[in-house]
Amino acid sequence: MMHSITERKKKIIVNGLAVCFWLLLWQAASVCIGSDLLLVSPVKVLVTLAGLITTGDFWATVLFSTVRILSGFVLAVLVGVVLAVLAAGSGVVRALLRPLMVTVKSIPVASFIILALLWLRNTGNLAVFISFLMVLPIVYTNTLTGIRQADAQLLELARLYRVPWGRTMRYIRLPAVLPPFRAACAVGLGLCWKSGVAAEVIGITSGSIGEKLYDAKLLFSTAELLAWTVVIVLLSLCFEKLFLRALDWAGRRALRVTAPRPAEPGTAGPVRMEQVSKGFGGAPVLQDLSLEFPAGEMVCVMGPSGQGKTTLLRVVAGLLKPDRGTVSAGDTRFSAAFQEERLLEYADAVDNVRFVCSLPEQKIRDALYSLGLEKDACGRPVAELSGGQRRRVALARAMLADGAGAVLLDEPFKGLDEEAHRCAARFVQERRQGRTVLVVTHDAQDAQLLQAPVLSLEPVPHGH
Ligand SMILES: Nc1ncnc2c1ncn2[C@@H]1O[C@H](COP(=O)(O)OP(=O)(O)OP(=O)(O)O)[C@@H](O)[C@H]1O
Repeated sequence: MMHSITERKKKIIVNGLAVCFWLLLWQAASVCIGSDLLLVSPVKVLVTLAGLITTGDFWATVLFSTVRILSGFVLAVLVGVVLAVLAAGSGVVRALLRPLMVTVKSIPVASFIILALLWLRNTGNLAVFISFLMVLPIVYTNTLTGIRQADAQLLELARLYRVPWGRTMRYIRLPAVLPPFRAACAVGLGLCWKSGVAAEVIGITSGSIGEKLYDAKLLFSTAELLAWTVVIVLLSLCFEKLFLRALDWAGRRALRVTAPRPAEPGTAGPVRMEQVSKGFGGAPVLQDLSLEFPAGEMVCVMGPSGQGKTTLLRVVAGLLKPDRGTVSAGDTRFSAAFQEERLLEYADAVDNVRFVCSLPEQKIRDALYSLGLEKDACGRPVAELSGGQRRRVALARAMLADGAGAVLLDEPFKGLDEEAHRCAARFVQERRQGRTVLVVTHDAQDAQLLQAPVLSLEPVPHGH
């Protein structure tokens, strides 16, 4: 903390010195040139600015342009986000919008301003229209990219756990959208001021900052021209800082994981597989497999690497459709610890469990402690945890998920040391509460630890 404060102070001092350097250079250049028309000195610009800000007209002008330019920006953000959401859900909308956005992005702003002057009777709202058009394609493109970049494995997990749509949007899609959306807003906030003021200058919008720039040009008043330019730069920077801070604050709040609405306790029927075959690219992995996992039993699925254990779990969970045969599990709700942890990287261990579990925080903590996670590890973003700690968070989430009648665990003890391994196996036994549990493992010792029967996957006969 102390370190970051000193770093910040250092950065402010360095930036301040750099600004002073350029101001001094500007002052020296203006003295050398000796013409106020060609290059007025920064001191004169400051004096002119000080004179301007004491007038009511100055504030009315600033308000006039700010309201219009920012309205264009806000409108572009709203429309851009709505269109991106529609385009993410429909290929037709995406195809229809692509040429429109590419065209708007590549047409020079001056052409739009002239066209808008022909279309609009009154130039008062010209800046709204132009800043809207300049910002829209950036917000649209970045938001769409963010939505489509959402982690497919996390989305699959949410489908399996039956996480409601709103929570999936909030906790899986939003973190993917926020960084590109923020970048779009940062660029858009600079662009809307540049294009909006350009529109006001060309349209000579009465009462606007653009009109003041135009008048300064007519009167050859370089000091006034630069004073208004300083005002535009300051306004643009202030609004960018304010908006981004507000966005970061809202983003942090939105990503704080709240408990889901409690679900009914999970019920599980037997899971039956009849004559199930599944292959990839013509290579069979599961061949005419008929199995029954009785309700409430725990089974260890074993077999050499590449034999199809994960494929079996995915077929049981309904995440993979068999090529032939049927799988029936009634209305069984599944939870799973996949081979990959699939965690919400920005959230801590407790919030990762809370994502699918309505238990009170202390109960979640107790479960994590019983898995050997220390207090400190529970409160840090899981991105900072070790492989073994992350594995245990994924295991806790699978065992504590609301409403799950069957739990699928794919190598749940991978990467755990002897002690943690035993602890995790005990945790699975204690928390299974009569539910069906399928555990894929390479370690024969797991069947003993879990006191569960072993199902060995036989190799698919050669030639099939
Ligand atoms: N989505 C996929 N596309 C193509 N091939 C796949 C896919 N998923 C699995 N396979 C192939 O299916 C075979 C079985 O894979 P699977 O992951 O089910 O085996 P496994 O027994 O779980 O292996 P391990 O113990 O190493 O995890 C492998 O040859 C794998 O390459």
